[in-house]
Amino acid sequence: MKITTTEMGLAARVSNVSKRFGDGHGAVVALDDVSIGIRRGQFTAIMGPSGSGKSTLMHIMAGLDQPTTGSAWLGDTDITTLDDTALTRLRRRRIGFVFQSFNLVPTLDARSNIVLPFELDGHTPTAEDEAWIATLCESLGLTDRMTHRPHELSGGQQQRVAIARALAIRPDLVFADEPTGNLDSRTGREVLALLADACARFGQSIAMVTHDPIAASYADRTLILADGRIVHELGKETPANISSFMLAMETQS
Ligand SMILES: Nc1ncnc2c1ncn2[C@@H]1O[C@H](COP(=O)(O)OP(=O)(O)OP(=O)(O)O)[C@@H](O)[C@H]1O
Repeated sequence: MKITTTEMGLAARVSNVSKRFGDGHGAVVALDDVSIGIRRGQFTAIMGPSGSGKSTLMHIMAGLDQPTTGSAWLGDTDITTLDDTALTRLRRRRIGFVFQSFNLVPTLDARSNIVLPFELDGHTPTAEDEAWIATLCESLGLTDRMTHRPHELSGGQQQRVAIARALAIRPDLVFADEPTGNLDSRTGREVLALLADACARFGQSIAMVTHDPIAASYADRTLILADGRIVHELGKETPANISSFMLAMETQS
């Protein structure tokens, strides 16, 4: 009998995924036979040089793009078999996104931004959802900012609203794409600590794409891509160790 993704303790995984863009001489192999699992309740970083395939991997794991070959699972759902409608529904209900540019709706206040995923999914939050949102906003230090619109919030506060929005639906997995890219280093560290805390306290699974060794040092585990392949995996490491590892890897190539 096959062991399922859930039984493996994974929130998501890809199996033998390859992705080729274009054909013939101009073809680019962005991912080359990648198999990885994102562990449930863990904070996983994905690092690698520019062009190594990080965004492509994230897009495939989030059902935003299809692999050329191979499969991707979110929990026990093989998302490579779903049609566009089912994928849209799956993304709304089971995946949270945190972007470098926050991506909040400028005309909505913080509270309305946070509950937007429920509205897009056609329902209002239940009493249980409301209690969870209140816990989240408390732990993210947003309680007295709920009626502010994005332009009335600092970058760090906007990113905290985006994190609350991503976590509000209790998704199987949160994808964070360079979440500190638009923040100063102190605010960036606060946001990273909040993401790490969401894993440690609430059992949230998070996968974060980053170039920044400081950001990766907050993760429980860092997967390193080069030329479309996973070439290494690091446990929890200091920024200095991650930097030297990346430097050594780039010097060798
Ligand atoms: N839509 C596309 N069409 C053609 N080639 C693409 C497309 N998307 C990505 N690629 C190529 O696939 C490879 C991997 O790209 P990807 O964006 O996944 O890398 P990355 O590691 O996220 O890079 P960066 O850190 O610069 O964002 C690159 O060579 C890129 O040029």
